[in-house]
Amino acid sequence: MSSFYPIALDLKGKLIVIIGGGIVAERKVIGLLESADHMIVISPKVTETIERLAKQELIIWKMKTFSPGDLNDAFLIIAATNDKEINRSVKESAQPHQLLNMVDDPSGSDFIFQSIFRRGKLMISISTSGASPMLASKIKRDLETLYGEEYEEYIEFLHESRQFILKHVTDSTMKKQLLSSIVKDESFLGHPNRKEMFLKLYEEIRANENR
Ligand SMILES: C[C@@]1(CC(=O)O)C2=NC(=C\c3[nH]c(c(CCC(=O)O)c3CC(=O)O)Cc3[nH]c(c(CC(=O)O)c3CCC(=O)O)/C=C3\N/C(=C\2)[C@@H](CCC(=O)O)[C@]3(C)CC(=O)O)/[C@H]1CCC(=O)O
Ligand SMILES: NC(=O)c1ccc[n+]([C@@H]2O[C@H](COP(=O)([O-])OP(=O)(O)OC[C@H]3O[C@@H](n4cnc5c(N)ncnc54)[C@H](O)[C@@H]3O)[C@@H](O)[C@H]2O)c1
Repeated sequence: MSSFYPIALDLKGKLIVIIGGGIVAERKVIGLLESADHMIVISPKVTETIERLAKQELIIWKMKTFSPGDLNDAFLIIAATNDKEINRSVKESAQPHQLLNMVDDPSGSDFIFQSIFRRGKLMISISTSGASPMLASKIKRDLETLYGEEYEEYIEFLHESRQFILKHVTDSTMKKQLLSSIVKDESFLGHPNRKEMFLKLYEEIRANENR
């Protein structure tokens, strides 16, 4: 059993403070850039990539060593230095409501990072609860072949069709039947005329209902 539970955070407009600017901090920053728009890196030295992202104003880099005031207003904090004592003092300076990740102490953290596989809106997070980050990374690569690029547009189609169903279908049995058909019937996955196929199915089911 693991006490870690995966959730999807909305990071829009929320401040993330990363203490340390090495390889591990860089990996966290790059992963977070997909979703976060307000990141500050606190570190006397940073990798070339972090420096470039700061120049591009995608993140802010403060060239300094850690002090407790750096955590003010942070929603999420990552202690990513190579110094256990400093990472520990970051934890001690954090407020109880701030979410903390320590890159060298999963069990002392509020949350741990997951390996994230994305195909547009489809997002699969993989965790080994800290047991083997490399296995998490391998499973992510395995998923790339299982869920190919076609899923990116397919999920857009599913999204649009679901919106249509929720707007136009009030009968709950018909709603369920339609929602499940577009997912279960694999011919929708790569079909160029799937929108027309869907509308035809909708008309058929509606005609049967009215009979
Ligand atoms: C998923 C990913 C996300 C990310 O980092 O963004 C991630 N680690 C990744 C890669 C990776 N990490 C490490 C290696 C070297 C090989 C190896 O040691 O296996 C590689 C491989 C590589 O570099 O490819 C070493 C390592 N990792 C941790 C420790 C400390 C410890 O365990 O105590 C040490 C030893 C440090 C040392 O030697 O001292 C700890 C954690 N790493 C986690 C996440 C969390 C648990 C995830 C899980 O298992 O579920 C957790 C607990 C905490 C956290 O960081 O939140 C990302 C894959 C990105 C992707 O491909 O998608
Ligand atoms: N969680 C993971 O995925 C993972 C993976 C590998 C290693 N680790 C752990 O992460 C640690 C960091 O690894 P790394 O490869 O990024 O190290 P690194 O040496 O590349 O980077 C350390 C960074 O911390 C900064 N730093 C040092 N003291 C500081 C201070 N007082 N205030 C602010 N910044 C300070 C340095 O300037 C540097 O930028 C390792 O020691 C290891 O324990 C974690």
